[in-house]
Amino acid sequence: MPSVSIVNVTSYTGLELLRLLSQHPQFVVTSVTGRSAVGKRLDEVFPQLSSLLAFNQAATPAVNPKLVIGEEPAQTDLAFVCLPHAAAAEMVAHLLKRGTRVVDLSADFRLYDVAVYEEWYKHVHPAPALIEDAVYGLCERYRERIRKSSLVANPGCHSSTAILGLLPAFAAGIINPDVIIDSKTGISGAGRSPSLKTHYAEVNEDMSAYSLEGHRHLAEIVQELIAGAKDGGHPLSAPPRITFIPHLAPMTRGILATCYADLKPDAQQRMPTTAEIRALYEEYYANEPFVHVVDQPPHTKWTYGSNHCFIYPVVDVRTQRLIVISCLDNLVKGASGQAVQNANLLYGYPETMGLSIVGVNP
Ligand SMILES: NC(=O)C1=CN([C@@H]2O[C@H](COP(=O)(O)OP(=O)(O)OC[C@H]3O[C@@H](n4cnc5c(N)ncnc54)[C@H](OP(=O)(O)O)[C@@H]3O)[C@@H](O)[C@H]2O)C=CC1
Ligand SMILES: CC(=O)N[C@@H](CCC(=O)OP(=O)(O)O)C(=O)O
Repeated sequence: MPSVSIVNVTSYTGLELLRLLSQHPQFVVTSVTGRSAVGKRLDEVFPQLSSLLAFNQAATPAVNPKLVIGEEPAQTDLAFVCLPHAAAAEMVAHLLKRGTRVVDLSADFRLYDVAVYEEWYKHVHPAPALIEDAVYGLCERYRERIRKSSLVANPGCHSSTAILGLLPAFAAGIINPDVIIDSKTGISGAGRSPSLKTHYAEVNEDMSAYSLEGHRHLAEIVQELIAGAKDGGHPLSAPPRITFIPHLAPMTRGILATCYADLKPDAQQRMPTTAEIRALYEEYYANEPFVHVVDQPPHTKWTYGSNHCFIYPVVDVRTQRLIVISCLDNLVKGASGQAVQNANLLYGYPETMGLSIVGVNP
C-alpha cells in the first residue's frame, strides 16, 4: 500500500485530504506536516478525527488520528503538497529529488509557460526546470499522461469549474471564443488563514466581486481552452477573449460559474438548439464518473463534500447565446478530491476509488 504524506495538513485542503483518504482502501497516510501544530497529534488539532479510532480496525489504518504532525515530511511514496504557491514549488523540487511522486495543489506547475506564470504570480518561479515534467491534473483531459507522471499540477478551483463547463463548446467549435465567466465561490476557497476579507461579520449575508483587474485563474482557463479547442479539431486562430470575474458568496463551500458566449451558426446558417448542445455535452462527458450534464440549473448544494461537477448548457434563444452553468465543491473536485482522483491515476487504481460519496443536501 503506498505511503502518503500531506505537506501542510493544517490547511483546508490538507484537512479535506484527511477526510477523503480516511475512506480510501489503498493509501496510508504516514506523514503530515504543519508549522503551527508541530508535535501535536492530528486529533488534538482536528478533534473530529478522533471518531476514526472506532473504525480503524486495520493494522495500518488509512488515517491514524494519533499521527504526530511534523515539521518536515518523512520519506513516502506519494505526497500531496498543500502549500501556498512559491513555497509549494520548493517543496515539490525537494520531494521529487528523493523519488516521491507529487500531487501539488498549488498553482506552481499549472502553467506551461514560465513567463505567463511569472506575469500572473509576480515572482520568479522557484523551480522552472520542473515545469515540463508536470501534467495539468484535470483528469477528464489528461488521464493518460497523468498515469505516467511523477508531478501532477492539480487545477485551480475556479479554473476547474469554468474549464469543465466550456471545454465541450470549445472542442466542437460552436461558440465565438469571446466568453464571459461569472464565477461565485464559497469562502473556504480563500483558505484558513485569518483575514478581514473572510471574517464572518464581513462575508455573512454579503456578496462581492473581486480581482476585477484580472484573476490568476484566467491564465489556466485560457491555456486549457486553447488546448481543448485544438485537440477537438477546432484550433483558435487567436487567443480567446475571456472576461472572468470571481465573486465571494456567503457559503462555506462551492463554486457556481455561469458562462456566456455567442453561438456560431452552422454551414447552413442555422443555430444549434439546446437539445443538440446538450447531446454534444453528454457525448463529451459520456464516460466521466464525476462530470454530469443535467437538465436543470444545478445547485452548489448538490456537490457539497463530493467530487462531482454538474453542468447545465442551455441556449438563450432571444440572444443566440450559449449559457453554461457549471458547479462543484471547491475543496473536493476543485482541490482535494481531484487530487485523490489524480493519485488514483498515478497508482493505476480505479479513478473513483475512495471518492464515491454523494453531496450533502440540504
Ligand atoms: N482552498 C481552496 O479551495 C483551494 C486551494 N488551493 C490551493 O491549495 C493550497 C492550499 O490551500 P488552502 O488549503 O486553502 O490553504 P490554507 O490557506 O487553508 O492554509 C494555509 C496554511 O499554509 C501554511 N503556510 C502558509 N505559508 C506557508 C509557507 N510559506 N510555508 C509553509 N507553510 C505555509 C500555514 O499553516 P502552518 O502555519 O500551520 O504551516 C497556513 O495556515 C494553496 O496553494 C491554494 O492556492 C487550490 C484549490 C482550491
Ligand atoms: C475565495 C478565494 O479567495 N478563492 C481563491 C481560490 C484560490 C485557489 O483555488 O487556489 P490557487 O491559488 O491555488 O489557484 C481565489 O480566488 O484566489
